[in-house]
Amino acid sequence: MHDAQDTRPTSSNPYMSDWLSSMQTTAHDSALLPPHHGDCLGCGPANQHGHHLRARRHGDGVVAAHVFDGRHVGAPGIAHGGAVATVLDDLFGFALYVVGELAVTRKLEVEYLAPVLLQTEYTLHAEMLSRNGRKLRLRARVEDQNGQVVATADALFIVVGPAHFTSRAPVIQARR
Ligand SMILES: CCCCCCCC/C=C\CCCCCCCC(=O)SCCNC(=O)CCNC(=O)[C@H](O)C(C)(C)COP(=O)(O)OP(=O)(O)OC[C@H]1O[C@@H](n2cnc3c(N)ncnc32)[C@H](O)[C@@H]1OP(=O)(O)O
Repeated sequence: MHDAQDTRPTSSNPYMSDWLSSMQTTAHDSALLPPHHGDCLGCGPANQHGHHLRARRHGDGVVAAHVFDGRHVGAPGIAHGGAVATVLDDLFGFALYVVGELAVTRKLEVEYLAPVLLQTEYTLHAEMLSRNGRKLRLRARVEDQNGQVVATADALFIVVGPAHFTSRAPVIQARR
């Protein structure tokens, strides 16, 4: 049983209400998109362990310039594959602003085509390829400064309703 149609009010939980309101973004082209929330591992400015990803709308997709640093090291000098996957997953989260749906990752497949180097700027792109009911197919790529694609990701996101998040809100609040 899914909760995509659940529109129960969230006003009993101010933190969740504020957060869900912030998702109602209709960004114009090139607009910097808001972080999912302050503590988000991918983009939250308050998360000291996070990636602080900043993404902009670009046509029907999103684009970001990103640098991995020493906190994300796997093999010496190379970003950990899990760190790259985290950033790509979060980039898909930004693409949802353009799609205009609340959705969560059901499946994420990353291809690591070449090492992603630390302290090196990459350009990341993501867009939705297709939609079938609640199923959103999204694709992303990571390019180096020469335009070489060093990683790609394909994802299946499933549209959910606010209740998907509100029913777990106490856990989020307890950490703040
Ligand atoms: C104006 C509004 C603007 C809004 C903008 C919003 C932006 C921000 C939005 C959100 C912020 C979040 C921040 C982003 C961060 C990055 C993303 C993350 O890290 S998300 C966290 C990690 N993911 C989870 O925690 C999910 C855990 N999984 C679940 O909770 C459930 O599995 C869920 C809700 C995803 C689906 O569960 P079910 O029970 O509702 O649905 P079932 O029936 O299992 O699957 C739905 C459909 O998908 C198909 N399906 C499932 N798996 C499939 C697969 N592997 N391949 C193909 N189809 C598959 C099924 O066959 C079904 O299809 P059929 O509807 O019947 O046609």
